[in-house]
Amino acid sequence: MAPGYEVARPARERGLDLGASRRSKEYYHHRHPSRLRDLERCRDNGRSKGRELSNGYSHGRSPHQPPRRRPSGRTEDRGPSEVSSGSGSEKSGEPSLKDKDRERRENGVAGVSQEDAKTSPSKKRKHSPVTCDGNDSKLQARDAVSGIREINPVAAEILMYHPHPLLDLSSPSSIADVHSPMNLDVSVDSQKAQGHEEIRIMDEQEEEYPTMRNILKSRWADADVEEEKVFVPKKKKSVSPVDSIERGSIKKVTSPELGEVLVYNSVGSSSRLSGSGVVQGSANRNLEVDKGDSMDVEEEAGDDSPAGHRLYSDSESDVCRSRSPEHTLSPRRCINMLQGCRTVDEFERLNTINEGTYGIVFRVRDKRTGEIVALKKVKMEKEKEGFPLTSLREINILLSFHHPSIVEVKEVVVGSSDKDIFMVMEYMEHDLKGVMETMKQPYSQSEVKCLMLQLLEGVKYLHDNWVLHRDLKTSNILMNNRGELKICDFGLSRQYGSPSKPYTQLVVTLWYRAPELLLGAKEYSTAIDMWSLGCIMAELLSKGPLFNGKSEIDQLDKIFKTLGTPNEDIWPGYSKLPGATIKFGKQTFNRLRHKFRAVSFTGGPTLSEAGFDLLNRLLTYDPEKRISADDALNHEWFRELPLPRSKDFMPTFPALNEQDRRFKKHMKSPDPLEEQLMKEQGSIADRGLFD
Ligand SMILES: Nc1ncnc2c1ncn2[C@@H]1O[C@H](COP(=O)(O)OP(=O)(O)OP(=O)(O)O)[C@@H](O)[C@H]1O
Repeated sequence: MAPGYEVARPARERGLDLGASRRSKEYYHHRHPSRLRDLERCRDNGRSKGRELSNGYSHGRSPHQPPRRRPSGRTEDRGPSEVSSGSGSEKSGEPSLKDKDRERRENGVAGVSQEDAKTSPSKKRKHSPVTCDGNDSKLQARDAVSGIREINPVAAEILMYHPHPLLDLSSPSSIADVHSPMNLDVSVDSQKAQGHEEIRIMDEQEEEYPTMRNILKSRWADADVEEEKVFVPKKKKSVSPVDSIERGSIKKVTSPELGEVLVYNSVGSSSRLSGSGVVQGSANRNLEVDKGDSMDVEEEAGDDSPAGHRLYSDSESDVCRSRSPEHTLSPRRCINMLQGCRTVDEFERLNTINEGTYGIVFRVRDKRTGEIVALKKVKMEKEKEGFPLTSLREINILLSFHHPSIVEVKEVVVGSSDKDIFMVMEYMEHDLKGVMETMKQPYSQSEVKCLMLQLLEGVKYLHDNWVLHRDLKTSNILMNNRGELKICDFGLSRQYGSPSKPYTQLVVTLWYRAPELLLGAKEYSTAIDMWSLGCIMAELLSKGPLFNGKSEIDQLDKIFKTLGTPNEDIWPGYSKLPGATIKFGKQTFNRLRHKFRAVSFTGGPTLSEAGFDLLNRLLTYDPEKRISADDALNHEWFRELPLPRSKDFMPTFPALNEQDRRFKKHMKSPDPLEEQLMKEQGSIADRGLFD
């Protein structure tokens, strides 16, 4: 955490985070009593035996451990040092002392002192358990013909602030009267709200979830049953913003959760508001929205919003690290959503950049301002039933986020037909995948540090705001020639929260997919993004993918061959995962150090002890023990020599995105999901200006 962060961060949010973690743990206790017991046992073992199996990686604290800033981190959950192995054989019989010594030597991790081995009595989960709300809590809209029908809340969110023909919700020519985070009076024009009814949302397996309520629950919900009764409605009325709109009435919302939802819909992000102090800090202030007016939340933020004055400050320091309170605080951004969308005709097409599964990206010039921007057209080919949910999510999340390591969506524009929706994004010259294909030498350690810091900052920001990216990979990391890195492609991302329905496992491109996903875990957490970051860090250092499996089994095989076969000792709960029944060859040792030597005479990638420690922590099998973004940012590696390179001195490359990169042969991860989607959508040749 950056110095001063605690001070700048709204007290309410801080309290919430703590509460959320506590509740997370309670929830976890409730749902997984045995697993938690196992975990405690494992930790005890680690302490008593003085070592722990890996790549439940060896977690000696010593020189590489971030300083303990609070008595909670995952780091303290770890047992004392040791290195990989994680051999299945170790479960049945302890390896010999010779083996242990060899392991230590091979992994370059020394044992830890007794003092290091001590763990704090108070432990906090680092990665919230993830599931989505299985309650029947979809938002509803009243269909003129068939009566009430369900509408996805994600759609509701975006719809409410994008008054263009397709998403015609019309501007809420209304007044949202914010009295307090606990009480919101909202009045909305009911007739205009009927635009909702025309929207149909493509749903997917996991998507019958109330996004907002997930957040609400995870942030606000208490174990208190009474509160549940009051605030989590069985009959969807009173809490749904859509419902509120339908009635066209002033609705008094008594829940902080609902307050958050309503404001969320107005300006874009609940997390933004909840963290910004806009709502909580502006009790009894009116948030007036007149037709045609910009809904400028900044003005409403008032003095008591610590983030309020820094909405657009991206000031860069000389050093690569860009941490500052305004970046870690919840994001806030003013977007004039009530003036209608511009059309794509206001942009001059320069070239097609690339085509992904969900969109095709163009480099364009804004005719009005002359600015070069990227235009991502949402693919609608297969979306006969409505606007694709992946795109709604992406637009929604990106519009509400503002962070130097997250690509900025400036606005949404429409094409000639109702169906065509484009995201206008800041333009970046390359993506990391393309850059690495161009480079002759891999990045140096100091350059990797610069990139990893930026990446970790972005991921920390996402996780702090309850978003999982779920598809971190080199092609989703954009770069420019100012040394800046930005995460893009939020098509698979989602908000996470508290109990109960499992998420889809088909997330994250194969090479970057965490072992728990590959093994079929139905619940997962922010730790899946951290695994991807481990794979990316290794790739940055070696200029090649770390685990380039051809299928899920092959991917697991490659991981196990390098990090050792996991077992119940190093990863409690492993044996219960569906994929654990598959027989893999036994690999006793963690061989990662063979790929990243402390000193290399053959030109292979080198990595210091501290760097290797961080890499192992990112690639720890047990998601519970895997390092969090916050702790990774404080890792010793970033403080030791060579220091992270300044962004200004990062290497530059010819702008790859000035070319059409669609048909370039890339090393491509053979992700079954991706391939299947590509096949379904077919290849797209140029058809029109922005087709
Ligand atoms: N803002 C931007 N500036 C420049 N190039 C971009 C930008 N956004 C995306 N791109 C390029 O377009 C490619 C595809 O974009 P993106 O990943 O957002 O699409 P997608 O359809 O969601 O992809 P995927 O198939 O990975 O899910 C990126 O790899 C990058 O090369």
